Amino acid sequence: MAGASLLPMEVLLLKRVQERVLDSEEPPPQYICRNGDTTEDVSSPSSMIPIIDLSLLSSSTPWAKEEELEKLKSALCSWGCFQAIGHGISSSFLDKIRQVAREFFEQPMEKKKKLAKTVEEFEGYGADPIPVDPAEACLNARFNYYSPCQWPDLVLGLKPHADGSGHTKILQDDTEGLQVLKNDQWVTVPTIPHALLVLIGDQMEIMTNGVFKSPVHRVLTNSERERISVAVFYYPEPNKEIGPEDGLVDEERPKLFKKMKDYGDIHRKYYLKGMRAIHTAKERVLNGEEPPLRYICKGSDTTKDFSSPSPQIPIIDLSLLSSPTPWAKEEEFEKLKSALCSWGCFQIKICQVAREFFELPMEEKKKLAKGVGEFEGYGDDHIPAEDGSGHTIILQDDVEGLQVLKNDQWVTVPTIPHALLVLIGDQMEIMTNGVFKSPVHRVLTTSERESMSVAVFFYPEPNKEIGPEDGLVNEERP
Ligand SMILES: O=C(O)CCC(=O)C(=O)O
Ligand SMILES: [Fe+2]
Repeated sequence: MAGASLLPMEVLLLKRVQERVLDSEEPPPQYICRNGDTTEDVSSPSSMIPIIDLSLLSSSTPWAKEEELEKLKSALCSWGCFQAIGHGISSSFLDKIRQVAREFFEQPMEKKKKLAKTVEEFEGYGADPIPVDPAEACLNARFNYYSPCQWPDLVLGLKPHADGSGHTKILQDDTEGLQVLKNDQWVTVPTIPHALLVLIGDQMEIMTNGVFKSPVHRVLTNSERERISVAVFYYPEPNKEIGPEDGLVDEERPKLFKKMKDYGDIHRKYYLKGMRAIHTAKERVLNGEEPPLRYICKGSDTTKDFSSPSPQIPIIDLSLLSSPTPWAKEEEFEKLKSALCSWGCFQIKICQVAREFFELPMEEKKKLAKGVGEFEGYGDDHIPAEDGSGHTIILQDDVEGLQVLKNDQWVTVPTIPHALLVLIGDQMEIMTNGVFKSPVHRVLTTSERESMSVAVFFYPEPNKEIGPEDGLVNEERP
């Protein structure tokens, strides 16, 4: 399986994203990182980013002040962010900042490139720190420009990350795109004119012993409009040790984080690798690291608990297909046809192998390892076969995990001992003119057990032209 070739960052950055979009270029593979995850349809108030009126916090009416403080506390503990209104910064000043940002990005590319940063730093221009008071803290302002993008389902404006700051304030323009991950669901931050989004950063999560959350967030691209935002990051003094405040550690809430220095630098290193850094501050790191963010791709989609009459992956008894009893044979053929047309997959019962391979010492397996540009796994050598008809056969072990998407719902493929799962592939869907479906499928992880599977892919001859079979094209099915 040939993987997409990944251009080194140095080469990629010779041309900035804005230039590539202006030249209508397709995105390089590095930029394709969205995976069909869904966005919460914000309808109930509980799924809306909290809005806090900061002017009420100094209100002379005690109950109004109290109420807003409660809202603020709950926002920081459950969301780790809120939209601040009544903040006292004039609308005309905020408009001016946006105007200046727009004017900067509208300049000719050559002029901007003079301020460009290198790969080791980040993809952008300028970004010189503004010392507030050297003994105290540092403010960093970042002006983000997101070009319109023809592939919003594939390309992200900014990949998922949590900020390494103490806290961050974000001024959006009127194009939505920023999303916050809450309960495994991406929630869009609505654009409220002149509101500022306040986000807790990792350092605040550490200092509050996890009471305030540092939320993972990302930015979507928009196919029609550009988007500009200004993010101001507040960093505590770099050399100062940070750690949970004493008053926030007790028996009920034991110390989650240790004391550490220079968290901003550590965060930056992990951020560049697409990983969160907060685990490095954890008091007890159990089994090493948190997963890199590129592995965090499951939204909060649910697997339906089909307890009552439930759609189940069809099981086909292959022996019946050659049964001497005509009606039994007929019936099984009907089941097979309906399985392929509606599910694009079915299970058959047969045999078991494979565990032995994964139990080999890592050194042995590494000899068969594929490079990152291919895919993450071992082997995958091609076996020429007579009948390459565009399907896949999968042998599972006894740990469930494989799921098939049917009617927008993930259905778990049950582990039937010695059964094989047959999946229609895209090429078969093409050859049958869409009569058989090539189902979308995925594999969940489990927290306690490892699992193994063997997949055998049948590909048609690569040079052979494929297309719908004549007999499957007619007036009803163009
Ligand atoms: O563009 C935005 O709205 C968010 C920017 C952001 O998260 C960041 O710069 O860290
Ligand atoms: Fe951010």
